[in-house]
Amino acid sequence: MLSLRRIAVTTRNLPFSTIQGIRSLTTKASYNNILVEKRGKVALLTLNRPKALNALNSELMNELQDAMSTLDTDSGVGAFVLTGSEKAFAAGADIKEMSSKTFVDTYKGNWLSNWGSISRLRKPIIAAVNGYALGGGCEVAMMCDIIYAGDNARFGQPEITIGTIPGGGGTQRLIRAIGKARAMEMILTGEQMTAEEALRSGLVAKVFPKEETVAKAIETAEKISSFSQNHVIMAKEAVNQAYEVGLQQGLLFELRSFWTTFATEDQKEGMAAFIEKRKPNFRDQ
Ligand SMILES: C=C(C)C(=O)SCCNC(=O)CCNC(=O)[C@H](O)C(C)(C)COP(=O)(O)OP(=O)(O)OC[C@H]1O[C@@H](n2cnc3c(N)ncnc32)[C@H](O)[C@@H]1OP(=O)(O)O
Repeated sequence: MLSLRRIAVTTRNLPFSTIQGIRSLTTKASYNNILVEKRGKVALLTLNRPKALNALNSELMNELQDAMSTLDTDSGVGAFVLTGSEKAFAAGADIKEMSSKTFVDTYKGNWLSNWGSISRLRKPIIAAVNGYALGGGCEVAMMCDIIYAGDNARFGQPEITIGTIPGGGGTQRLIRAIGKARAMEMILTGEQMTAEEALRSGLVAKVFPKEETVAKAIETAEKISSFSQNHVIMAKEAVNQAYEVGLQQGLLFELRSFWTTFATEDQKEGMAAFIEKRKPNFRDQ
């Protein structure tokens, strides 16, 4: 369990209004392996185990899930950005922690099954990936809604090279993202993919010089946060239906969600603002 102390936040180079936003987080838990900042309506989560290239041990993943679940229900947060360091987004699950586990340990402990909660966040989450996103690192990035990559990013599922197979969804999500042939090749060989190839194959949305990746992700998260929060969540849910269920079921889900927007004031406001040639004032109603 996490102790109730002050959350680790960075206030360097931030405007006063943002620092006030950050202060609102200071009653939450304190974390050893992640940094949590609130920049306006964007929650920036930084994996921070530099000595182990952000290897995802249990403590880190518990902290991440704790912070995310709190911020997901915070109406002041519109979107997340998840990042690591310039050298590594995350070099996978912690091999030192898992190397001595037995089948019974993993099966009985339902090992890694809790990771999927990242993909069940209601608010959109952008992975800003610089450096290595390997194994569980690649899987966590793929659990996010959008991936932005730095030009030094490397994606891969090297589990086969250390005597196991992907366990955090890599065999399922990589195929959906880039197609069976290349996904199968990467998973069976452990070969890494460059940022450029990841862009060409549709795994990432955009590639930036590595110094700009996080800022660009925050910019996009800010833009998303400026829209009606309810509609952003509905749109995300509908896109995920296409990703996770059959086309007809997904189309029906989308249509029903679309119709539902017409029960909201934000739909009236958004369309009125367009017609009146002014900026909409969304109130999440
Ligand atoms: C979900 C599942 C099952 C998984 O994710 S399984 C794990 C999949 N990931 C991997 O196999 C990648 C393992 N890491 C690597 O291959 C190499 O570290 C890289 C990423 C290529 C980088 O190589 P280098 O730049 O030479 O750095 P390297 O010296 O290896 O790593 C720096 C430190 O991080 C540690 N480290 C790196 N990846 C780690 C990992 N996944 N788990 C634990 N420690 C890790 C590494 O042991 C070293 O620690 P120490 O200095 O105490 O020896």
